[in-house]
Amino acid sequence: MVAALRLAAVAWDSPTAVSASRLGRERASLCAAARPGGQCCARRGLVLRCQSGGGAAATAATLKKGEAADAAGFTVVMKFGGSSVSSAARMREMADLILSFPEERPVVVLSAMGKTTNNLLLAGEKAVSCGAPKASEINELAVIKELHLRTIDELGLDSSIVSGFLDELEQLLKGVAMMKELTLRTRDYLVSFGECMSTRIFAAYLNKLGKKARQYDAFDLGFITTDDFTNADILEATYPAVAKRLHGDWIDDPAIPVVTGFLGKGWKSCAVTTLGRGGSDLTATTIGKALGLREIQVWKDVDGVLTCDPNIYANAVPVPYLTFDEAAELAYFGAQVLHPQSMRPAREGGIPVRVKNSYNRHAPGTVITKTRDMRKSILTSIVLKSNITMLDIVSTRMLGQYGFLAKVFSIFEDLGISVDSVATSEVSISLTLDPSKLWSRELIQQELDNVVEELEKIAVVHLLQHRSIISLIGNVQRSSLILEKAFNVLRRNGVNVQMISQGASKVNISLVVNDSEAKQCVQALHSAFFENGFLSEVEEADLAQNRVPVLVSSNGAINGN
Ligand SMILES: Nc1ncnc2c1ncn2[C@@H]1O[C@H](COP(=O)(O)OP(=O)(O)O)[C@@H](O)[C@H]1O
Ligand SMILES: N[C@@H](CC(=O)OP(=O)(O)O)C(=O)O
Repeated sequence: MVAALRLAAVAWDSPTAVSASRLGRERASLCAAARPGGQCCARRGLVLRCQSGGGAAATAATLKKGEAADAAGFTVVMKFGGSSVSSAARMREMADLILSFPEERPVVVLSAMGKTTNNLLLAGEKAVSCGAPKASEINELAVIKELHLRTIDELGLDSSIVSGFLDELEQLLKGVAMMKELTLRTRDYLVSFGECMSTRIFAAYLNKLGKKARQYDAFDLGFITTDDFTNADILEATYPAVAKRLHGDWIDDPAIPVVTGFLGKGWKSCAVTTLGRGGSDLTATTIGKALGLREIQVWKDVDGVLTCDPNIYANAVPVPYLTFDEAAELAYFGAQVLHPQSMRPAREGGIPVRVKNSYNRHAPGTVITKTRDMRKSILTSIVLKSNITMLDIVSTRMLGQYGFLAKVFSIFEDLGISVDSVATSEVSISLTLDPSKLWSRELIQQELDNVVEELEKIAVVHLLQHRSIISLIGNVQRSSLILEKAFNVLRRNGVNVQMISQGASKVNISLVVNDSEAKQCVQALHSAFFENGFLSEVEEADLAQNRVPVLVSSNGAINGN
């Protein structure tokens, strides 16, 4: 038993488990799973079995909008987040919700149940230091087992649906405990258990209700990604592979597809990858584009995208319409409601995204499209990203010295550190560093020290921590008005803005303030822009000045009157 575990533990992290000669074949056959009726890859161990000879099957082009709906009957993607499938009761409601739209032919995408992903990550971290004999006793493992077995029981399903996964999960934690390390690759494999179980339970439940459903693991369905474990990018080959497989299976045997969100298969490693936290949104929009669907629905626990994070300010209200640019900027600058990359496939495919509340299905939600009527739009939403690091970099060379900016950015490139916002003059730069990119790695302080050490060769550097970026997502045509109002509010609240950044055609103005002042600033800005008749005041002023508004997209492109 111990010997078997040890062998498995080596195989989990050993790229050599895939023979060198197989690699070339794998590259050609990454989309093998796209074959209609193709068997699922074996899912034992970190390296997925890659089938050979399937490359040709993936050559079909991505379906044009509406094509799949005609051929295979799919009309929408319905993605349900962790809160929407957190218990048997919630799963029943979601099944009822799907069935209450009989005119829709959905592809269903699910996240892991409730807090399962967090629990899996915590269990993995504990396993690193608890010692192999204690791995079975990790509290989070017990919580995960209890939740899934109870859900199965309450839905009247057979426990064999998840028992194999729960056993394998325990073995995996024992392996981690023996190895005393949890690599990014193992972490992805570990968290994949969440989505693999939730989708199997839900598909079995739909079948029990008499609504034929078929479960898919995204890594077998054709989701091909980069090998950036924990933060993988979807590769182009995914679209035709996914379209071909879903379409082919539907033609052979129609059934509602229930797909694991968040997961993919690394194109070189053939191992399970994940798309970054909240990545099921990206799974949904990728399927929407691949199948050319009418709409992508992401069902959350809030009434759509709100004017700010409701956890920061309870007076936040839904934003009825957004453009892809606004939504992407909002997500990138920290609004947890959408995955930062998720708008890209929807924008490329021209497919509207609707953010809906699974607790309040009749609320209209937020519709995200390429353009929208911006005539009455000033500020759309306020986003807060806390605990960021800011760097003030002042050149030690003479004014007029060229190449300073290039040198600074090449240092960040060399060290693989991502920059969020930038404000520059000829001899100085202020910039903020992306905390999620930095904090997810281990050598945080050492990395910052390296940056400062390198930059100090050409500049005087001040490292400022515990800062927040407040992003004002709004109508670029009204940026002076937004700035005037925002600075008035901040001045009245005695807040000093330490950096400001706005791109020429961007929908976002970023302000950097101290962490300690940030929440209060968001609340004050929210009440000034959204709660005190500001929009009507501006409308009246516009009318008085006889200003004729034009119809523009949020990035300033004029679309007509
Ligand atoms: N601007 C915002 N609009 C709506 N929700 C937001 C916003 N900013 C942060 N959130 C948070 O995002 C949560 C929804 O996203 P998420 O937890 O990923 O949903 P799910 O797990 O259901 O996909 C909300 O419960 C809310 O707390
Ligand atoms: N379960 C994953 C993926 C995901 O998208 O989750 P959610 O839809 O609940 O944000 C996570 O927690 O990150």
